[in-house]
Amino acid sequence: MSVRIAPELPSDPASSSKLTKLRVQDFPLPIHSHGKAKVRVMKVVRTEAKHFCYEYSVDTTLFSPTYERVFTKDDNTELVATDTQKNTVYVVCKRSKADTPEQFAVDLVKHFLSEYEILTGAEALVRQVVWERAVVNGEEHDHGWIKRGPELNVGNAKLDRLSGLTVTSKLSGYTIFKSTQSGFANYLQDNYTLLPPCEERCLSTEMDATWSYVEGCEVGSGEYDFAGMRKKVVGNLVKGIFGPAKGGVFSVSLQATIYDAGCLVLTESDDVKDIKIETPNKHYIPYRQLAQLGETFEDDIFVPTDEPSGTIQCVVAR
Ligand SMILES: O=c1[nH]c(=O)c2[nH]c(=O)[nH]c2[nH]1
Repeated sequence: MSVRIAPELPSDPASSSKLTKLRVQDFPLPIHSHGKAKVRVMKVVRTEAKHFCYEYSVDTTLFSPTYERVFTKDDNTELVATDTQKNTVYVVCKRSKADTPEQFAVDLVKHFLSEYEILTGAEALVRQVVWERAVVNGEEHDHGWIKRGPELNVGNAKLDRLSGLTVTSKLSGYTIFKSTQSGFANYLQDNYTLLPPCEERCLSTEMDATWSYVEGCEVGSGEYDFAGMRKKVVGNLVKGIFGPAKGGVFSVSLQATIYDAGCLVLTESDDVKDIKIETPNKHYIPYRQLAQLGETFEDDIFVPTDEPSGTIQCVVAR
C-alpha cells in the first residue's frame, strides 16, 4: 500500500527556492485594497400569498493597512480571500432581511467589520436588477416577473472604523423619452456649428442619478426607509423632467432640466444631501430625407442614435 505524503510547504515563503519577485527596488504603496466584483445572487422569498424576488450583483472591497504585507512581503496571513468574500455575499443574503440594495450593502459591511478585526474598512456596492411583478388580466401575478430595460437600483455602503458609515443610493440606466416640450437654441454659432437651433425636438436620455444622505439620517439603523426615499427621489426627477401630466414643462436644454429636477429633489427630501445627475443626451434625428422618397416629414419619423451622445451632468448640493 502506498502512503501519500503531503508535500512540505516552506513556512517562510522568502526561504523558498521559487522565484517570486523581479523588482530591484521597493517603492511606497499608498493605496491598496482587494475585493470581489459582480457576485450575482437571486433571493426568492416565498410567502403563502405571493413570492418576492431580489436579484443583485455585488462588489465587495476590504481595507486594512496590515494587508500591505500581502503586496510587498509575499505574506498572505489573515487575508480574507476574495473567494471568501464571494461566499459571504451568499451567506449574508440568506441571513439578511434586506429588501433594498442599500440595506443589503449595510448588512454586508457590518458583517465584514464584525467578523474580521484586521479590517479597518469595508465597502459594498449592490446593484439590484429591477424585476417588475407581471400583471395578468389586470391582476398582479403572485410569482411571475418581467424585467424592462437596463435599469438598476444601486446601493453603496462604506463602513470605516474611524469615520463611520456612508451610504449612497443610485438609480442607473433609467431611460426616458419626451416627444415634445424640448428645444435647444441661442448657443454659440461659429465656423464649426452645423446644428440648427430648434424650438421643437424629442428629448431622450439614459439617466444615472446618485444621492447621498445628510448627517443625522439613521441609515445604519436597519430601519431606514430606503425604498420610500428612492420612490420620492425618482418621482421628483420624473416630475422635474416631464412636468405636469397634462402639458408638461418646456426644456430649453438638458442642462437646465436636470438642474431643475435636482433642485426639486432637494426641496422635497430633507434627507438628501446632494444629487449627481448624469444624462447622456440620446439624439432622435428628424428623418428629413422622407421628402426625397415622396413623403412629408411631419415631426414624426426620427432616427434614434445613442453614439455619439452628449454627456451632460451636474451635482446639485445643499
Ligand atoms: O440639451 C442640450 N444641451 C447641449 O449642450 C447640447 N448640445 C447639442 O448638440 N445638443 C444639445 N442639447
